[in-house]
Amino acid sequence: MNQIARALTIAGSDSSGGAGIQADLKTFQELHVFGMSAITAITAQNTLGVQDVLELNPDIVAKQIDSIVTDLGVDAVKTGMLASPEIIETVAAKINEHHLAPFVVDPVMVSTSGHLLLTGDARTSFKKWLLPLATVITPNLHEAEYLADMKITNWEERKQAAQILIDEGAQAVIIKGGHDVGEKAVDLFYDGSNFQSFSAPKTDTKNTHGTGCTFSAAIAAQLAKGDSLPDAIAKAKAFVTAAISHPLSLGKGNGPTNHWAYRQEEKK
Ligand SMILES: Nc1ncnc2c1ncn2[C@@H]1O[C@H](COP(=O)(O)OP(=O)(O)OP(=O)(O)O)[C@@H](O)[C@H]1O
Ligand SMILES: Cc1ncc(COP(=O)(O)O)c(N)n1
Repeated sequence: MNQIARALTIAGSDSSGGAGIQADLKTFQELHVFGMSAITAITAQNTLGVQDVLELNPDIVAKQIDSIVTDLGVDAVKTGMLASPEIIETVAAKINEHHLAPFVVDPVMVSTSGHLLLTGDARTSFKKWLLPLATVITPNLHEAEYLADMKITNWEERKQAAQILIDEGAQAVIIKGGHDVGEKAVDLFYDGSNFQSFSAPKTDTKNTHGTGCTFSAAIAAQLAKGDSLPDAIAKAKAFVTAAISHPLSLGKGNGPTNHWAYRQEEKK
């Protein structure tokens, strides 16, 4: 048994530190997990939007994963912004080759500010390469609609979309409700047998940049430490809820969440 759990994020760099690799590593650190990264793209980004994207060559993405796996080892992995179908295919090949698991897939496609973070036919690439490998996939409502190819207007349709994603090969799915109306932020979990909802009070804030990255990174961190999937999700939900409800108010647009908040709440 290793002394410390190790988690790997394969994602894009967010220069503003609120989402992407930066949010993932901050989350790993706060949850006492050793964080490592394979960067897929560099974004010039702030709270107002994404100013530019430089997609990296799939070869250097593969080499980063090889370097980490062949030396330090990985207890859990998550993906975020994968930028292109070629990078998706490369990452899937490496996950397979190195038998990397548990594997959390955050199907990042568009930034909060509306910028496209994935080129090409995302639906086909995700279904072909990533869903069959996923321990859990964490779409928001828009991503679930897109991947399941259906409209989600109520709880029943959310369940149907979850079933479609399981039928496509994911072991489990959590459809996040951050973009839903209502007093609560309710996420629907389904593992092919049981549905479970994870709910927390909704904070009225525009500072939600990186909530999805933070949530999926927290799930990966807890899985790296050996939690069951429902336990990992419950802890991740508490972590992201604390991060959203203790604002930092940085930047002029959609600001980042507060990764220290969970630690501060734990001390109370
Ligand atoms: N205003 C809020 N108050 C409380 N919880 C929230 C709020 N917004 C989102 N959440 C929670 O944060 C997590 C991430 O959900 P969300 O739907 O925002 O994902 P996302 O759209 O992928 O995030 P991102 O903004 O990074 O793209 C979920 O657990 C969701 O319920
Ligand atoms: C590098 C990178 N990865 C992910 C997101 C999604 O986060 P959000 O939807 O909050 O903008 C992002 N903006 N940038």
